[in-house]
Amino acid sequence: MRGYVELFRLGKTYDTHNGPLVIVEDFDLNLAQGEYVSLLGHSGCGKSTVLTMIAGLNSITTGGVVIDGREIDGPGPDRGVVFQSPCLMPWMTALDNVMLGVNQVYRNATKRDRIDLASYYLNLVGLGSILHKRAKDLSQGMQQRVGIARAFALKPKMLLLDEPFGMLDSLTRLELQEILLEILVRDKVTTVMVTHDVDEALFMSDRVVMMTNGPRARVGAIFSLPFDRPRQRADVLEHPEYYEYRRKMIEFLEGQDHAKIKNTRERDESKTSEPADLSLSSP
Ligand SMILES: Nc1ncnc2c1ncn2[C@@H]1O[C@H](COP(=O)(O)OP(=O)(O)OP(=O)(O)O)[C@@H](O)[C@H]1O
Repeated sequence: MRGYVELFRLGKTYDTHNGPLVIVEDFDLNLAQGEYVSLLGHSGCGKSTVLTMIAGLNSITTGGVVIDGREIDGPGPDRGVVFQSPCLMPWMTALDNVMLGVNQVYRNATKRDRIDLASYYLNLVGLGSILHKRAKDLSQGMQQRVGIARAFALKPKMLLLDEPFGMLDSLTRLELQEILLEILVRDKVTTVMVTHDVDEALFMSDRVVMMTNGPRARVGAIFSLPFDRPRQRADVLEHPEYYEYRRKMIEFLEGQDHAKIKNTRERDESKTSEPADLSLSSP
């Protein structure tokens, strides 16, 4: 199946002081237009590495990424990125922070139209009344809302989210998840989100991609979720299959844990046996 977004045999090798280290290898995934896919896996397995390669912010070692028929080569306005922390210009207002990107991408639009576009998305994320407040005076949750508005205002084909709610308190996190889903359904943006949170992945996604532990991480399992859209949190939580999917995902992660412990033990045993072998073979 060809997808609107295709990741084909995507791989990343970092140069380390111990030599090249293959973090991600043969990562294959197709996404339909408007689909929401989460990447779930243990810390350090390579989720952000995959996401930043799609964003064009991290060079691709092998394979490639095709979006809407074109292979990517670096970052572009067709992909909006939201990180855990939005990195706003602290001295600029919420509106001006969003305008920075809008001015770049919509150079030919009138100033009025550009302001309207930025204000529209700031309104959608609930910041209509503080457009002119400086970023440094906003709470972390408000700053993250500005980051989300900034990404949507460029009308990207794809949205790439790297633990976008990771630094927020739980109430703000739940509220922003819902706001984000509402805008995504409205704008039909194809989305990849990195998360550690099984419940967040279940609530937000159409499919959840489980990554194996690195090095040489790849797609380990894919869960296609049966929850309708638009979706309400209560309906998802009450869905008869919710806890079965949740259990299977946790089981997958625990399976990766056991594999890791087994590999580490085998490596340690072979390390401790080395001196004995050497002493046996020494003259
Ligand atoms: N520039 C780099 N050079 C060398 N190794 C790197 C580099 N960037 C990341 N790594 C290593 O690659 C591995 C994967 O990192 P990555 O941040 O993609 O994992 P992750 O699954 O997103 O982790 P987390 O869930 O903790 O954010 C880690 O072991 C990390 O130390």
